[in-house]
Amino acid sequence: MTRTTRTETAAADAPAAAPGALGRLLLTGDPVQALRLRQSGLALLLMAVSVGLLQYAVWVGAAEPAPIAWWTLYSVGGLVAAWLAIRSGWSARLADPALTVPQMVYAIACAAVGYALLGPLRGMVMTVLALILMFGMFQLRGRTAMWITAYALLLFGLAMAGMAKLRPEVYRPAVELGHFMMLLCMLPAVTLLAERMTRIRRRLRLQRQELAEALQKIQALATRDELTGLLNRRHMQTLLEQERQRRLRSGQAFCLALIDIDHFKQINDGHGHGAGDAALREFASAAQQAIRGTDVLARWGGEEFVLLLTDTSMPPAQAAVERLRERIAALVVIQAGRALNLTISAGLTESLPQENLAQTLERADKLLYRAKAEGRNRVVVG
Ligand SMILES: Nc1nc2c(ncn2[C@@H]2O[C@H](COP(=O)(O)OP(=O)(O)OP(=O)(O)O)[C@@H](O)[C@H]2O)c(=O)[nH]1
Repeated sequence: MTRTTRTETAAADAPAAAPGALGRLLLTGDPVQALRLRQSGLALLLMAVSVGLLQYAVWVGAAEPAPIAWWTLYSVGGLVAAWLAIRSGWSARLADPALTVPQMVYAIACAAVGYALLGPLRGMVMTVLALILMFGMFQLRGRTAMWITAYALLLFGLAMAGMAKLRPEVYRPAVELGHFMMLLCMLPAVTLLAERMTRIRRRLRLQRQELAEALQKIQALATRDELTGLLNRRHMQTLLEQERQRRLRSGQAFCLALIDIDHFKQINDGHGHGAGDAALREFASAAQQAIRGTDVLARWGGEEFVLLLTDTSMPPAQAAVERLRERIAALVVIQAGRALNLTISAGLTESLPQENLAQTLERADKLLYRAKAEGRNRVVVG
């Protein structure tokens, strides 16, 4: 299973230039994976700079060449292994696929050893330690940052105490105590900053979510009828026009039914407007269940609805609308303890290739008028 942290998903969403062949080889084509590899590459770069500084220390005689060579081998080797673990996809199964925590833990250990090796030039390591902590700041949650800073304090405390004991002439105890006190003040500040970053990230994520929900709501309002949840007239008109265009190109027939609830005014007058609204909702829900998944039902206005039967021509279309009519006739709406029965009348027609939408709708309307005139609760086809 490939895991992706929320921070990674957000960062990978940002547009990036398309990678070339070398870029794909180093960073893969996957933006989330590329982000992890870029971070790991940055850590490696930082390590390479540290190696340069250590070589300088050897050059000026502040450090012994052999231990520095071993340090270089382990430090660079460890981070290269982390990069390969990410690049090969092996780390994708872990909870921290970017290996942020392992890389930081390893780099802090290397920095502490470097501190012990660098003698009079050990002050350089402090800057590197600050960079390592900044590296994780954007990735780590507040609690993890706290553990990492405690771990850094422990390792550096051990390195300082150990070296003050082993080489007091270079690592003077008073100076080491000063260094340790400096870390003691600096590192908790890092935890606080990481905590703050976590809060900001959480707030941004929440805002993103709210924005997406608001957008969804706006889209629903623009395309749906609020009372019944069916598509609204405007959106249905767009869909009908699309269907007409498709028919022109592919020759696929479609039928259209104009449906009206019978004597709806009596429901309003006899049981109240609320009962009328409830009846409309019940009708919409029952009708949705009665039609095929590919057919589309919309509220056209008041108690009038349009049913689009895609890729359907006449005998099957008539059977489908008849089935809907029977289903509604069998529906019992209970309102304030009273049972209401609904029936519908429908005018059903097939769209002709040469006509526009208004002409098809007009024909369906005339057929509906006939259905009403012939006694309602029926489907008239034409
Ligand atoms: N409750 C409610 N009533 C509505 C809504 N929209 C339209 N109506 C009512 O629907 C009724 C339609 O009445 P008419 O056009 O006379 O039709 P009818 O009573 O269904 O009679 P026929 O269509 O001839 O069978 C009117 O009373 C409108 O006020 C709505 O959203 N909610």
